[in-house]
Amino acid sequence: MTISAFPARRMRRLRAQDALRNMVAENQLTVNDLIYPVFVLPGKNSRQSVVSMPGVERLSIDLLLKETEKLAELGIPALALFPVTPADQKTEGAEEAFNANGIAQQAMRSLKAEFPHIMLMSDVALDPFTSHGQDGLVNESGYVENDKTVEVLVKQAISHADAGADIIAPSDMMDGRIGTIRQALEKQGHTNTCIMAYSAKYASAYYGPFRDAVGSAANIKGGNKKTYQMDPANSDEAIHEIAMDIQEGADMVMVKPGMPYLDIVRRCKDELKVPTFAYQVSGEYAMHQAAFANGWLNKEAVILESLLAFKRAGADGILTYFAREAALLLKQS
Ligand SMILES: NCC(=O)CCC(=O)O
Ligand SMILES: [Mg+2]
Repeated sequence: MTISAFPARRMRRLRAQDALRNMVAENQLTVNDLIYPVFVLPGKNSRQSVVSMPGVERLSIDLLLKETEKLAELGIPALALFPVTPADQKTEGAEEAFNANGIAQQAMRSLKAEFPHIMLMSDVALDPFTSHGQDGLVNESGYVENDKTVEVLVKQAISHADAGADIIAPSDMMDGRIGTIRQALEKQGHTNTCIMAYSAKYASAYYGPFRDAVGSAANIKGGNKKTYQMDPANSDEAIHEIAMDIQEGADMVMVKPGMPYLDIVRRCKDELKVPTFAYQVSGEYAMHQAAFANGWLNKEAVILESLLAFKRAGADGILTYFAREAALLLKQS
């Protein structure tokens, strides 16, 4: 790098006017970068707000279809669907996860029929469907059994692909699930169904509001997910996880949570050079909203800055509960 000295170089020269700043901007956030997570309720004409996620609503499919019309107008390219399963449908074996007429599967069929160009990302994990709130099947001592869980995840993934999912997104962190799911998709003729692996998903305390939103907080009680999700202390391990998922057939990978883990996003991009996504999770959303509500942070500016930070770290796209608002702000700017 050639570095000329002051005053030959005044760093402020390129910052002196808007057009120039825009011209030399190294990164840009656009609506194409945004994936919008949505919570789907059973029934009709049903709308519930999520107390710990101000501005986020759980919607029944009919209302989600209306909402999606607006999202399509804003140019949002993809939705990530999270079903809210009634308590009486949760079981030890999570059978509802692969019910062809489950809430997620129904939502995918309806959305695909009306909005074929909006990509649908489906969450593959068992926690919305288990009576104990863990992402997999547990044995007598409460340990989440890897290989038995993968068998159920495969059924869930195939049911999502059959229902029209464009991107299967396993968020469970079982070992070997990407390869097994990929093989099953190929066998069933879903050769162009993509996999976005939640490869580096940390056992994070930032997921609290999400568990309220899908109603799994009560099920998991005081438990945790540390025997399958990653230790926040680790970074090399994330690269290992991501490399394995790529080798098993992941088309895209994800780091989660987002802002506290941007170092992992950057390492992933630098070292593995694969399509990399990050999830600005519910806790990140909630703390931003709390500060906005108190007037401590400027909402519009901080939303866009927080998302641009992901791009700067190397993310190709971001899952964010701010997607709708960010798309609107980007359209206005
Ligand atoms: N599998 C999806 C999530 O766990 C989301 C977590 C969050 O938004 O906190
Ligand atoms: Mg893994």
